[in-house]
Formats: sequence, structure tokens, C-alpha cells
Amino acid sequence: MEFPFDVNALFPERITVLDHNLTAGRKALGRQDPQQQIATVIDELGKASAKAQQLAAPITTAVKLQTNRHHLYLLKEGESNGGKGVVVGFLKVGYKKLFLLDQQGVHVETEPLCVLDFFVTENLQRHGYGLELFSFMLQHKRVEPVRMAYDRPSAKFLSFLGKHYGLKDCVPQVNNFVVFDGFFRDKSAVQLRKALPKKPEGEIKPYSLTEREVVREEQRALPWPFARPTAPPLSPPLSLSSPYSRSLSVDSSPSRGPFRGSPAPGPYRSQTPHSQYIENMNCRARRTSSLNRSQISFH
Ligand SMILES: CC(=O)SCCNC(=O)CCNC(=O)[C@H](O)C(C)(C)COP(=O)(O)OP(=O)(O)OC[C@H]1O[C@@H](n2cnc3c(N)ncnc32)[C@H](O)[C@@H]1OP(=O)(O)O
Repeated sequence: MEFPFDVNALFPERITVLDHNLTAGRKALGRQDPQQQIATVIDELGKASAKAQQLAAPITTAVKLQTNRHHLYLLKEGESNGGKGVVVGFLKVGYKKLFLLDQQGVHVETEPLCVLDFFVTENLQRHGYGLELFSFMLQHKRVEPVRMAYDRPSAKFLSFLGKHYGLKDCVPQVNNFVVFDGFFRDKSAVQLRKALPKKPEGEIKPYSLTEREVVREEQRALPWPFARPTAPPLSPPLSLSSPYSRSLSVDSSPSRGPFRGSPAPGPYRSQTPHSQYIENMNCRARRTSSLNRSQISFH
């Protein structure tokens, strides 16, 4: 991805770690206010990622990065574009409090590091850049991929995780986060992570909302005429007496039913490749009994 300004001056390192400060480590050469340009890069990457994932709105923006405790790893290729460099892609991670089902189907409160967004520009995919970003992040965060949770991974990302890290068998969940066999091996590593100081995004979102679902909620909250019209659901809405309505009441997104191995209703992201992939992976979500969150006991 090219920009009218000098990417190499803005990001001196090949991989830059950005946080809420939107600064690229050491001072960018001779720049008065590089923040605006960094914000432009993040916003453009966020838009391109949303487009690639068929999301209605970006889940990565400069403003969101400034208001959350996320880390964004940005990869550049310095030689391209007449020496000005190009931005190749990014990976965004952050800790989330999640209610997950372990292998026995018991709800566990966890706070794992989650992959929230991941994108390599279209023409550079399958050249190893994704792996370069991902392995840098693993070293920086000192975490194993199996200990992480994945916010509704796309089919490409699931294939990436299977190929590079052997992550194939996931533990069925009733929300849209994916975790793999081995995640619960040493519960103390993922469970009861020492709580960070209270901050808005660190709160437990109702039903462990994924970033994608939060975007959807934000879209809904916009007043007319700014709110996007929602397309009709692909299947009729479930009535209260539906056999699925019970599982919908537990830890799943209020805006979208838990993943059930078939295309779920909702216009916000094409479900089919992800669903088919998950289906192949035997990651069908478990249907659980009708419990309120207050009734769920944690172990
Ligand atoms: C939680 C989330 O962030 S979900 C969103 C993930 N992002 C997207 O789906 C956006 C579009 N896709 C991409 O940006 C990239 O393909 C990424 C980020 C998933 C992977 O980055 P890449 O640089 O392509 O990965 P890298 O070259 O290191 O590894 C290649 C492997 O990734 C997977 N992969 C990458 N592109 C594809 C593709 N078009 N189709 C299927 N698998 C793919 C494959 O396993 C591939 O191995 P293979 O070529 O032997 O089949």
C-alpha cells in the first residue's frame, strides 16, 4: 500500500509496534507531527482489511487504537515505491475477558491475548509476510499461538494457523471466538489473568462480543440517517419457541446467534467460507442450556 508521504521516514523499522500513543518508537526523521500520517496509514489499512473480510465498517481505526489497549504490528517493505517504502500489512492484538467453554463444556472466565484483526495487502498475500508479522508478535508478547483466542477468524486465517502452527482442532464455543486444543491445558495460564486497571474496553462486554460485533453495535447506535440499513436476514428470525433460542441466550452475540456450523444470518460479514472451514474442522458450537450469565458458575 503506497502513500504520498515517505513511509520509511515515518516507520524507520521494518516492523513497528503501535499502541494508543500512535508513535513509531524513536522519533521519525525530521517530522513535525507524524501522528496525522500514522493515523492515515492505520485508517487506510483498517478500511482495506474490512473490505477483504467483507465487514460493513473497519474494526481498526486510529481512533479505536488510541482508545484501547491494543497493540498493532505494522510491516513495511522499505525498498519499494522509489525508495519511499510501502506498507505491507498489519496485525492487531489485545487482551479480552471472554467466557469460553472448556473441553468438558464448562464455562471458564479467561483473559487471553486475542487476534483482533490481521491483514496483508492483496497482491502480497502468500509471500510469507503474514508469518513474519505473526512470529514477531509471538516473540514480542512471549505467547504461544495455542494460548491465544481468535476473533472470528476468516478461512484464510484458519488455513494460515493450520499450516504454520498446526492449529486445526478447535474447542467448540457458543460465541464467535475460536480457541484450539491445548488452550485449556494449563488453566492458570489463560484463566484469572491478573486484572489490568479498569478501562472501558477491558470490561466484560455482554456475551463476550467480538470486535466485529462491537462494530455492528456501534453502527446500530447511529441515529438515522447515519445508521446503515441492515439487509434482510438470510433465514427467518428464530422465534422464542425455536429449538435454537436456548443456545442464543448463553454467551453468544445478541446481534448474531452462536456459530452453528451453517451460514448465520446477518449482512456484516460473509459467513460462508469461515463457516465451511469451521465445519470441516469439526468446530461446531455446542448447544447449551438456557442459563443467564448470572447463573453460570466459573471454575
Ligand atoms: C481474527 C482475524 O483477524 S480474521 C481476518 C484475517 N484476515 C483476512 O482474512 C484478510 C485477507 N487475508 C490476508 O490478509 C492474509 O491472507 C493473511 C493475513 C490471513 C495471511 O497473510 P499471508 O501473508 O497471506 O500469509 P503467509 O504468506 O505468511 O502464509 C500463507 C498461508 O496463509 C494461508 N492463506 C493466505 N492466503 C490465502 C488464500 N488466499 N487462500 C487460502 N489460504 C490462504 C494459507 O495457509 C497459506 O499457505 P499456502 O499458500 O501454502 O496455502
